[in-house]
Amino acid sequence: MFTKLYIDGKWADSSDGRTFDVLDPATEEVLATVAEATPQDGVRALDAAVAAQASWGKTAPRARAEILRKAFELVAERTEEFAQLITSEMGKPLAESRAEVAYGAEFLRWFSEEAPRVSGRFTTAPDGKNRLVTVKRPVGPCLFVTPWNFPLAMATRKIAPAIAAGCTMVLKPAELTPLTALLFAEVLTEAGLPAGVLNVVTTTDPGAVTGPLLRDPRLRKLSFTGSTAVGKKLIAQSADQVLRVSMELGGNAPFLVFEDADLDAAADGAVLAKLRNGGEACVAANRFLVHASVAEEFTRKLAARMRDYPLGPLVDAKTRAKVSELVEDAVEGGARVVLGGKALEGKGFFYDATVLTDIPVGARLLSEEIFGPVAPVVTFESEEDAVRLANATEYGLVCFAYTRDLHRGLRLAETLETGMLGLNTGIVSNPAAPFGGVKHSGIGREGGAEGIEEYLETTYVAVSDPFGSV
Ligand SMILES: NC(=O)c1ccc[n+]([C@@H]2O[C@H](COP(=O)([O-])OP(=O)(O)OC[C@H]3O[C@@H](n4cnc5c(N)ncnc54)[C@H](O)[C@@H]3O)[C@@H](O)[C@H]2O)c1
Ligand SMILES: O=CCCC(=O)O
Repeated sequence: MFTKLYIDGKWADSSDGRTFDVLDPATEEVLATVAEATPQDGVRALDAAVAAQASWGKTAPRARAEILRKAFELVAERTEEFAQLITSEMGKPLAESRAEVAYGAEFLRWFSEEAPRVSGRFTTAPDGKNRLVTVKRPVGPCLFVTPWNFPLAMATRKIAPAIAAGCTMVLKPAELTPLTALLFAEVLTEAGLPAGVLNVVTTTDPGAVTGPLLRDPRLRKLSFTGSTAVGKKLIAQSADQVLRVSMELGGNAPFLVFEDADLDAAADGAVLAKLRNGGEACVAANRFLVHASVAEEFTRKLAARMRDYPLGPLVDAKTRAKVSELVEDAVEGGARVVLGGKALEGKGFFYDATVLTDIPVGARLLSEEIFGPVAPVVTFESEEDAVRLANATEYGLVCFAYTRDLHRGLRLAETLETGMLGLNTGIVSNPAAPFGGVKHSGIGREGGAEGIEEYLETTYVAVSDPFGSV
């Protein structure tokens, strides 16, 4: 296991020798002891990124593409090693960890193909005189802060486009899951990434380490994935240096089932949207809004599928306590427990797959991100009712809808306040597509053709009319 800081291509203890423990959520035992970065270590990491930026930004796009392609191949070869580490760090079942490795690696392949395709524009001004030239160049040194729930994919979703664009970076992974990020740093080194391009600092005091970096005029970009509450703090801190920010924040996904839906397909999609990563996903279905006429049959199908789903533990005691609190609040207000409804006894932060109906108006789990295997079912009477309920939170990351009516699907794409819409599917995540939200779910997009733009600046050059007098 890699447990030291990774700065300027070298593994190092923290400058004051302090460390912190990483727990296995299935056993609650210590998995590893990792270096605890000091604020000075964070600055050293930025120093290394700044020193490498000029040369790295000038490397040939093809050279950057080949490093990404090699990293893709190395991650794929080491799938089992990464999967075991992800499961040990945050608890998702091994099969889901293997799926995350494939998903995370795909960002490396996708942006290896995007790197040589960064292009500007050469046009003639509308009056036929000046030539208008736009060129793209790397935004500069970046700071990445990532969450624990997809410890590889949330890192590669930032690192890959940044490398493709020619940026250097400092990565601060979640304190719950630092090991996956450190292993990935080793793989990138093996793939040929030069020293200083990627630097990784691990800490249980993120604010102390990132604060000085956000105030440093040499930093040009912050890309954050995590809760909306922390995202808001970081946006405010980014104002000081007018940083480019990308924010992938919290969600509260509605899952709509209309009266004409294929209920078996909807129940299959619902289980995927609810229980992928045990519900610890920003795109997890948080509210099931079902047409009254099919609610009973859909709920029965959903509960039958959730009952047998292989769940891992939640990531820590705090996350499980929050899930318990939200379920108890709903039940105390009158919600009916169709399935589950409690934490499991014994070692590990396990919580039962849970389905609730008769949700009281104002129940906290309808407005707060559950981040666990709990499915509240609410009924609606009309499409307008469904859209109103779906839009009734400050979030707007993803929405899912099952209907066989094409026009209704197209109407939903224009009336739902969301960055992403899954139509008759329970998963939208794809490195070839722009992932991101609106409202309090974020700013910017990761993946797709849009993802690399987050790491590019545009320079516009006005050239006088070549046929005019100079
Ligand atoms: N939109 C997305 O793509 C996406 C993806 C994954 C997770 N998330 C969201 O992330 C949340 C769960 O992840 P989490 O618990 O790790 O979120 P979190 O916001 O608690 O932590 C995310 C990261 O921010 C760091 N952090 C916390 N406080 C900080 C501070 N004051 N200054 C600097 N860094 C700080 C943490 O150490 C961690 O690395 C959920 O809300 C989920 O919806 C969103
Ligand atoms: O929860 C985080 C995002 C997961 C995904 O990209 O599908």
